[in-house]
Amino acid sequence: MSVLMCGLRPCNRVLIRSSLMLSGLCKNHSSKESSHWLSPADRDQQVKELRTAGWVEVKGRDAIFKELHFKTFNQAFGFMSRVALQAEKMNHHPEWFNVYNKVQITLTTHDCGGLSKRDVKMATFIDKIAPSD
Ligand SMILES: C[C@H](O)[C@H](O)[C@H]1CNC2=NC(N)=NC(=O)C2=N1
Repeated sequence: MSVLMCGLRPCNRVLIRSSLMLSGLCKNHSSKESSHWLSPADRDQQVKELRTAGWVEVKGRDAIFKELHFKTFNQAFGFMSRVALQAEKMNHHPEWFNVYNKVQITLTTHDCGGLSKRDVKMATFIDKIAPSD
């Protein structure tokens, strides 16, 4: 779905995501998880706060990105293990890339075609356990 939304203005993204929700294409739509959807106003507010915390919006897709640096590979991998356990708990898995002491993370919700409350929750968890240097 993110491919479909590449290059679209935010208002058009909202239209497509709204129809995804209504059509039930967002897999969580019919469960209590359907509240993962972020209203445009909530999204603006959340993204503003995440930007302050060092997250950036990804060009061409509805996702956020952060690069983290650690002192050693061990510390980077320890961090990734903690995020992995949280991801399993939430059934919400980051897209990420690691070389030595560097971890690049992209968060988006494929099931909903873009940013959702789950991404905000995961980003907040990451910021809580990441080094603050
Ligand atoms: C089938 C499975 O529950 C889904 O594909 C889950 C798994 N993990 C996920 N992780 C993320 N980041 N986004 C999703 O939409 C997602 N969906």
